[in-house]
Amino acid sequence: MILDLDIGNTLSKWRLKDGDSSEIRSRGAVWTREEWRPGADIPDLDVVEAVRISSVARRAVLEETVALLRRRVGTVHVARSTPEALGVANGYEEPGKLGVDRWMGALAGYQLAGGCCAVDCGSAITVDFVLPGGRHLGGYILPGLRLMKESLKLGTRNVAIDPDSEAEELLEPGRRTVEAVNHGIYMAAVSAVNRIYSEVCDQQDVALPMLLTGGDARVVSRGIQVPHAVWPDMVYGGLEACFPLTAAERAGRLSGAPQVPSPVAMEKIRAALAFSMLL
Ligand SMILES: Nc1ncnc2c1ncn2[C@@H]1O[C@H](COP(=O)(O)OP(=O)(O)O)[C@@H](O)[C@H]1O
Ligand SMILES: CC(C)(COP(=O)(O)O)[C@@H](O)C(=O)NCCC(=O)O
Ligand SMILES: [K+]
Repeated sequence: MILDLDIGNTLSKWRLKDGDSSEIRSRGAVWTREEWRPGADIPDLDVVEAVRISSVARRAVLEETVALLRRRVGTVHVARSTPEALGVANGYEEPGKLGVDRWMGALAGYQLAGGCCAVDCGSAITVDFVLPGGRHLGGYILPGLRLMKESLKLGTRNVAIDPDSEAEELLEPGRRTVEAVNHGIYMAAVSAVNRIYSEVCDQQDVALPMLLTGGDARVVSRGIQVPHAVWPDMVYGGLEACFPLTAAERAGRLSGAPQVPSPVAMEKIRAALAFSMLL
């Protein structure tokens, strides 16, 4: 079995993948701040032959995790942000400073779709762009839905946005504090992503397919106007591409990859941008 780990600022996600069939056998998540303890939702290490890790948590968390795993598992791969990988040139002035989850998402997106806009809706919402030739432009970081809500300190943080909510409802004026806050942060997130996408496609003169991942991807997806696909395993896809272990991975097939969305025509993106600025 292969253990894939995606350690974010909020949740440490894991999945067990069968090395022979490439099927995903189980998944789980634990709070990143909490120690792994028996009884928690953690994988059975006895069946694991190799581990692949993407981590943006504090260095100590990664170091402890790697030390624990090295005692139990033969192969441990830790992903790093590099100046170049798999045909993508990292756009950061200091490539190593790009969050490795963003780098994994950008690499997976490029492998699947060629040029793309990769959006990760987690603790932070990140929006990264890779052009069709493989040039990563850099991106945008904004607070995620939960962080925005917590920063308001209005005592509404325990009432999360229902991931099944309809965008039309979330975009209406709220008539209670919880509603006003939820609708406000939702509006902030989806307008930012819509605007960023149109601006960058306009600047670069290319309509890119958009891919969404992260804990809030489903609900954010409902407020995104352009064609896009949700790919919950996008960060894992980067791990598969960087450290291929199964036959399917070596053949370039990424688990759970969605159908690549066809972007709308550039003229439509420009018209939407002009409209949003009332030009
Ligand atoms: N069951 C859940 N438990 C925790 N967070 C959830 C859950 N469902 C959705 N979320 C949202 O997902 C975010 C965490 O998403 P995730 O992509 O795992 O973040 P990170 O990678 O930063 O740890 C939370 O901040 C919250 O807004
Ligand atoms: C921007 C992030 C905090 C997002 O992390 P997440 O929301 O997935 O937990 C992470 O990618 C990170 O720590 N990046 C380093 C800074 C940068 O990418 O510029
Ligand atoms: K994120």
